[in-house]
Amino acid sequence: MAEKAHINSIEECLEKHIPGGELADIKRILYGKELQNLDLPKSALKLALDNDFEIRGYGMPATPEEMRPPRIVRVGVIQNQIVLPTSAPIVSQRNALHCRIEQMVDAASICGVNVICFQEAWTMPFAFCTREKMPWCEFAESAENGPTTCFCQELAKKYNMVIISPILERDEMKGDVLWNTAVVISNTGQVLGKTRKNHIPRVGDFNESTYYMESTLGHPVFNTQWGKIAVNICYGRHHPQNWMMYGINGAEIVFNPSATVGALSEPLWGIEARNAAIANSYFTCAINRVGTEHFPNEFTSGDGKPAHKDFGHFFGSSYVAAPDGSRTPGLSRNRDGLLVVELDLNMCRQVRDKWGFRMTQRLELYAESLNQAVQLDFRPQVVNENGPKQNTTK
Ligand SMILES: NC(=O)NCCC(=O)O
Repeated sequence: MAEKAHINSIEECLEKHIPGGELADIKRILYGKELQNLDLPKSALKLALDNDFEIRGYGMPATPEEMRPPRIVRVGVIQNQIVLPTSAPIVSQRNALHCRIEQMVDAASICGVNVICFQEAWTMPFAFCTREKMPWCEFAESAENGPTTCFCQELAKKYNMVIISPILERDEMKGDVLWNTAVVISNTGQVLGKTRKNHIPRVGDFNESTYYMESTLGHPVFNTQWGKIAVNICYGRHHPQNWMMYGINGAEIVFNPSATVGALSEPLWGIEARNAAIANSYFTCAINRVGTEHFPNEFTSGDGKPAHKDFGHFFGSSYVAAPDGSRTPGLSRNRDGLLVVELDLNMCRQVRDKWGFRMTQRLELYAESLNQAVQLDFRPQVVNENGPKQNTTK
């Protein structure tokens, strides 16, 4: 749906329209405690200006402790538009994206970023709306030694940075099956491992189940030099138990590389990853693609409306949320951007001690209830007015 106003970001609107006296309170209520701006190096700001991307930095400190030193990590998240038209040759499209990301990772490195994550399926247009297999499946590549992984390994070594690279994976060793995968590359340049999308959308133009299957890899957490990290890919953010399992496996930062459009999910965007940070006492990094992508052939959305050639607007708005509920402002809804956030991982345990969510989680209660819910003879536990308790499906 076309927008009436071309809003660049909610924060910009608030700053413009809320009077100074009330703005601080409004921001506190909407965003939690006020975050410090990070002083980013001038050379990084210049790189961003020269190459037309937004760059922002914030600090999320923890309370100093007597027994533990701070565990400071700088995370970077990148949102970007595709570079070439979707009709350009596959290799040219992919190479152009590699070059674009290299510029932005270069800026991230100047800002001292330790762990960086790109958007979902970052090497390609989000072509799953088309339902066409060709040429889009040709973007798929090996997670272990495909051109994108090799490219990221070089960057990781050069910049001493952990890189999370979400790609369309072709598992060449297992029947050429496709997956929606995030490859985790250590700062040594080694592939630390991979994780795959657990929940696949069947909503709107997100026809992804036509292309790949649900992950069978569970909820791996990767132990890096800068903390335990996990990746909950896009639509998985609608499933609280998906977030929860990464927490149970010990994640301290969970990245959520996404590709989603305004008409469908923008009202949910600011809530889900932030709520996950609160509920699981870890940091979350929500990353969304940006821009409008046009495809060569028309497709319909199965809603009786005319055929069209674009997916709608990917609204960017990437942000980071902390376990104490505070969050950064979002990046632009319209522009490429790099968000740099300095976290102190000590905050995870501090919030667990304060709120006790892990202590009060009652996993055994839910394990038992869920075990019942998956039985074939399960009946929902409903109490009716005319009986003490009846198990009924109505
Ligand atoms: N890429 C993807 O899973 N998008 C689904 C739509 C959404 O979750 O907002």
